[in-house]
Amino acid sequence: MQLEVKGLKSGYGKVQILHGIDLTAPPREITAVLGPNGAGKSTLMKTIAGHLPVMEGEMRYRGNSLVGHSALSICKEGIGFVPQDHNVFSALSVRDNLRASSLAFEGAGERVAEVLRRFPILAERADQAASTLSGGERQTLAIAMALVAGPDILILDEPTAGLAPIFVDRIVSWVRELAEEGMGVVWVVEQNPEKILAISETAYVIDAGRTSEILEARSLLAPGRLEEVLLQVHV
Ligand SMILES: Nc1ncnc2c1ncn2[C@@H]1O[C@H](COP(=O)(O)OP(=O)(O)OP(=O)(O)O)[C@@H](O)[C@H]1O
Repeated sequence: MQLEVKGLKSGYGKVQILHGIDLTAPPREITAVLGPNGAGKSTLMKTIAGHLPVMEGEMRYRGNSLVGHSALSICKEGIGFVPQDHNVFSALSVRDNLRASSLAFEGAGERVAEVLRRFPILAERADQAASTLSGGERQTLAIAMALVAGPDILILDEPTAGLAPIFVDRIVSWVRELAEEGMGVVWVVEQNPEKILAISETAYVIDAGRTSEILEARSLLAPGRLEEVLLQVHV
């Protein structure tokens, strides 16, 4: 069951940012989303997750339209979202962040223990306030919080921004594991494109709020190809 977005338009209040996005995210695959700064990648992720209203177009999952659904209801449909910033409760402990994320979802309480097993670096810090975590640990917690709801599709808005290489590698390998287990992943890629494109199937290039290219992700690993595609988008 894939997530399908067609002709999606959205923005902030009256300011339209997305002018027609097409994107498909199948299960068991990592789908990369690339584009220049300000192209609308974060706006697209926020719209899919129900944080911004759809102005026009369609988003469908499991045969249902998600248009007009609240963020909570989209989460309950099986689409988890890890925003780029402000994605943990700093004052709460790691465990309480996970518990808080589980409250709205049936059976999610048991998943708190499950995600702590999956991420030993969080289990070791379960009673520590999230404000004391390193950038990589915090980002791991944000991903774990999304997993507590038991999503089938996980939307990651540039989860490796500014992280030390060891954490980039860990997050890449955890996300690959999740996809191998069946999850569909949409990954906004800005930094470390080589590492993420190497494990992705399809790459969507977004420019000025439109899907400008749909490519085989690994084709962008050829020398100079990624730069060429990203530079071409504004001509
Ligand atoms: N809350 C907001 N209100 C109004 N405009 C916004 C808001 N957030 C973002 N924008 C505008 O929407 C456009 C797209 O921003 P968005 O963050 O989606 O781009 P992006 O492709 O994710 O960029 P980046 O790579 O810089 O994160 C930008 O022009 C930005 O200024």
